[in-house]
This record gives sequence, structure tokens and C-alpha cells, in this order.
Amino acid sequence: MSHKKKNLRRRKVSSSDEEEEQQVQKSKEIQQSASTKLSFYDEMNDESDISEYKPLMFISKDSLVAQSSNIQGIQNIGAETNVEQRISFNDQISKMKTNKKLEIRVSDQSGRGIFALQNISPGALVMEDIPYAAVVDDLNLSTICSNCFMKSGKLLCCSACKFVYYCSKDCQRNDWSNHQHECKIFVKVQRKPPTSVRLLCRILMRRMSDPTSFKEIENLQSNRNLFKQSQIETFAQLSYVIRECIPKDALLPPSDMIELFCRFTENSFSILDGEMIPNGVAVYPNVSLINHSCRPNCIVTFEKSKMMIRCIESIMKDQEITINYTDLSQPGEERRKELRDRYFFLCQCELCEYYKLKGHVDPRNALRCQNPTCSNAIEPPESLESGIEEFTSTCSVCSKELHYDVADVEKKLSMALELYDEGTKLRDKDDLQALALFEQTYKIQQELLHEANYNMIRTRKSLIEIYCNLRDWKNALNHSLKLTKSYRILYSKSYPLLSIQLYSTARIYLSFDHNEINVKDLEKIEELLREALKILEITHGFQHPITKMVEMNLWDVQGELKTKKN
Ligand SMILES: C[S@@+](CC[C@H](N)C(=O)[O-])C[C@H]1O[C@@H](n2cnc3c(N)ncnc32)[C@H](O)[C@@H]1O
Repeated sequence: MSHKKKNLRRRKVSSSDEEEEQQVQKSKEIQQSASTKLSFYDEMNDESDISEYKPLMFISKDSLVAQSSNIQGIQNIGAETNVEQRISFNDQISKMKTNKKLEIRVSDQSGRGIFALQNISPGALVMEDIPYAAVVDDLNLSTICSNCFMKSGKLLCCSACKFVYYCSKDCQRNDWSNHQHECKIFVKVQRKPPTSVRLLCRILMRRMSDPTSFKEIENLQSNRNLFKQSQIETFAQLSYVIRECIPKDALLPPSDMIELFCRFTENSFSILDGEMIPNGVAVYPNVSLINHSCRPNCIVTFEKSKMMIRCIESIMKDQEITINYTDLSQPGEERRKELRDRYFFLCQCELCEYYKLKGHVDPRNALRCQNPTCSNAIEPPESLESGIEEFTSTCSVCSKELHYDVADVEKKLSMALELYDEGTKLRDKDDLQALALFEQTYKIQQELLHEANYNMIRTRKSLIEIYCNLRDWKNALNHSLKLTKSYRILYSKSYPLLSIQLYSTARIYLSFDHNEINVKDLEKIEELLREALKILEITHGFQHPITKMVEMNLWDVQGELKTKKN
């Protein structure tokens, strides 16, 4: 599907909802009937290329209610209603420090989930967990310790394979049981298997040394019946790679290997650094029980490979704990597609439902008001396909009469996306040419799209990156300030990406020549850092290295401000 259609497609509330309901109904039927499932998925899509799975934020499910009764050690303490059964914490969950605040319950709609047993305030640590198994991703192997996940410019590399790095001899020793088998393979073939395969090897090695722990993995949803045949075939091929990497005793029978791949696909997390940039992949079985919302009340952050779930929106007793599985800057339609394709459910969260209501325009795919002084989001017109040539509307903020020539808008936006793609291809080769293409893209989009439109955000991010590479701080700052404004529209006030964006903007400011920064600038920087810090204390906690770093930057700026004022 071309991007232009995505841009302009207006949601036909009733029919698309019906379609989605039908698809979900169909997927429920498939869960019960393995024989029909694959043909449905073949029909439904698509361009599945999962040979290089991106470790996602998250996970998925199976026939959940049925599965819940098989959970080892989880005791069903009786259904209080037909919809929800209360389930007490089992050994697995009691490992979590804060378990008295939480319990597992099961619902027809989303299977197992974690619920609050008391009110929880923003900033509170709701859960923390260490990985069952974790690997540093390929790009970061030389800068992150493969055992403790410490980031450093001075790591020691494994003298045998020279692929894997450690921060100390102790870390190398501790990781040896995991690394010894892959090390031989790296030496033999002089290249690494994909990150996902390396992680699965570690899971299987742990199973061999600690068989009871493997129940934690077996408890995860697999949704095997819902995977497409092409995906299952890829899993089968990757299983062959795994056979080459670990001892025979560590292997599972072929069908269990496929099941493991399905569980991994639905339950793996990206490990993120403080700035929310992925640097590894891991499985955290306890946290895998948390369901998704596009308006989550909790957020996942990491200290090295330890995962922390912190509350970002007040949670009331009996409310479900939720985190986000997708990129929230994407329009609802795309988020729902991703969730349906990967996690096999139709998202009906507060955010998705809100924009289905008449009169609520999602800025993520909106046009902008044609009045240059008005920034209102306008619901995009029907695409060309539906035969509409002109779209008229009235801006609800400035009351301007709006007239869009649909063909012209489609053409311009389509051209902007082509320019963007060209720019992306050139990005690592020729910054200046890429910059010229991104500027052209921006010029077209700025005239037509709302500032929080997904495509505008993408273009701005690319422009900021290139201007920073070129040390053109003035232009980088201009776009970064505007991006911050868009993030305020897109994200809740305690969302970590907003704090990281505020901090990045402050850093761009601080990159200016010292003499160019006056008191007014310093006050602005102080304001940015203050706000970033306030959010980070909630999302990452007071002790997180990034929180400390922002705090130190703030002190420096406050000191300088004092000196300049005197
Ligand atoms: C990581 S698992 C979450 C725990 C899962 N409910 C379980 O029982 O193991 C992800 C799966 O949970 C279900 N799920 C998560 N969020 C959901 C939501 N908002 N609505 C419906 N189902 C959801 C989906 O089946 C998804 O594949």
C-alpha cells in the first residue's frame, strides 16, 4: 500500500470497525481451529519478513483463559465473576519485590493481566525483574558488556572469538557458561548468528543447566496457531542454525523449538538505554504478563539489563497495569494493524476509542488548517479511491472555510514521501544531499500536515540528526524546539520520550559557542532541564544514571546562570 493512501485515508467509523471486529472474531475462531488458521493469515496478509525479527517492546498470547488453568504454580482462587478470575501470585511472581501491590487476574478479552491491589502513584516502582536470558544486539557488542550490560568505551574482547566484549574478567567468567558454545561457532564461521538466535541459544543453555526454571518460559503465551505458515517455516530454518550453535542435549524436539520461537516472538523485550535507544534483547517472563494500552499507566525502563516498571499515571485499586507495545507516534490505524499482526488482538484502549469518536481528530494522521496562523488538526479527506475530488470543511478553531483539492494533496504528499525515502537512502553516504532532500520533504509537509503528524515527526527527527552531525546547532535547535512541541501533543505529560526530547534540546542549546549563549538562553535551558528532570524522576527514578546526568547538567546551568547574572 502506498504511503499516500495511508496519509489521506479517512476512517469510516462504522465499516472499518465492523471489519476489525470480524477479523478479531475470525482470529478467535482460528484459535480454536488450528486447521483453518494459516489459510486465514495467508489471505489476510502480507509481506511477512520475520527472518530478522526486531525485538519488540513486547510479547503475546494464546487461548488465554484455557492456558491460565495450566499455569504451573498459579492457583485459581475462584471466579468472582464470569469475566474475571482472580489468581494469586505464584512462586514466579513472588520473586518481584512489590508483589503485595499486585495480583494476576484473567479476563476473556485479554487473558492474564496484572492488576493493582492498592492505589499506586506516578513515580512508584511497580515491578522490577532481571532477564531469564539476555543478549547485547549486534551493533552494540563492542560497547556494552555481554554479561552485566554496562556501557563503556573500554571493554575487553573475548580473545578467542573477538566478537563479544566484557567490562571485567569477572563478567567474562560469569558469562562463560553462556558464551562457550557460541564462541566456538563464531571462531569457526567468523560471523555471528542473528541476535534472536543468540538469545534463543542462551535460553536453551539455561534450560539445560536449570531445567525447573524453564517453566517460566513454558508459561508464556505462544499463539502458535495464529502464526503464518511462512513464519513457521522461518522458525524451522532458524532452528537449524541453533542446532549448529549448542550441544545436542540442550536442543528441544523440532515442534517444541517452533513453539519456543513463537513464545520468543511474542514475549521478547528490547533492552533500552536511558535515552530509550535499544541495545539488546531479553526475555522477562514475569513482566510478560502485563497487557498493552496505547495510553499506558506504566512505563518500562532499564538499569543495565534490570527492568523496571514505573507508574506514570495514577492507578486505582483494582485497575489493570498496562504498558505500551508499539510506537505511539503512529496513527491509530497503524498501531492497531501492528498489534493485530504481531500480538493477535484488536486494541480497544482509551486512546484508540477516543479518536473513533466523531469530532476527535487524531493529530498523528491529520492535515493542518489552511489558515497560516491556526495550528488546528483537520481530519484528512477521503482518498482518491473513493472518488472525492474536493474536500471542504470548516476549521473548528478559526472558522476558516477549508477547500482541499484531494488529487493535489495526494500528489504532493506522495512526492514528499518519495523525497524522504531518497534522503534516507543517502543518509550515511552524503549528509548534505540527504539534508537537501529532507528539507524539500519538510517544505511540502509543513504546508499540508499537522505538526504532530507521524510523517512530519519523522522528517523533523531526520533533520535534527543531520543538522547535529553537521554541527549546525541553530537549525538543529529550531527543529528540536518544534519537535518538543509536537511531543507535548502526542504523549502524556510523564512519557519518557518527552523527557528525552527536552534533554536533547537542552544539549543542542549547550552545544552553541559559549559566547553565543546569553542569560535568556540559559534560562530557557534551565527550564528544559528542569522539566526533563521532573519527568525522569517519575519514569526512570531518582537513582537512574540518566536522571543523575540531567540533574548535574541542571546544577551546572544554574551555576552559570548565577555567575552571568552577577
Ligand atoms: C505479553 S502478553 C500479555 C499477557 C497475556 N495476556 C498472557 O496471558 O500471557 C500479550 C498478549 O496479551 C493479549 N493482550 C495484551 N494486551 C491486550 C489488549 N489491550 N487487549 C486484548 N488483548 C491483549 C494479547 O493476546 C497479546 O498477544
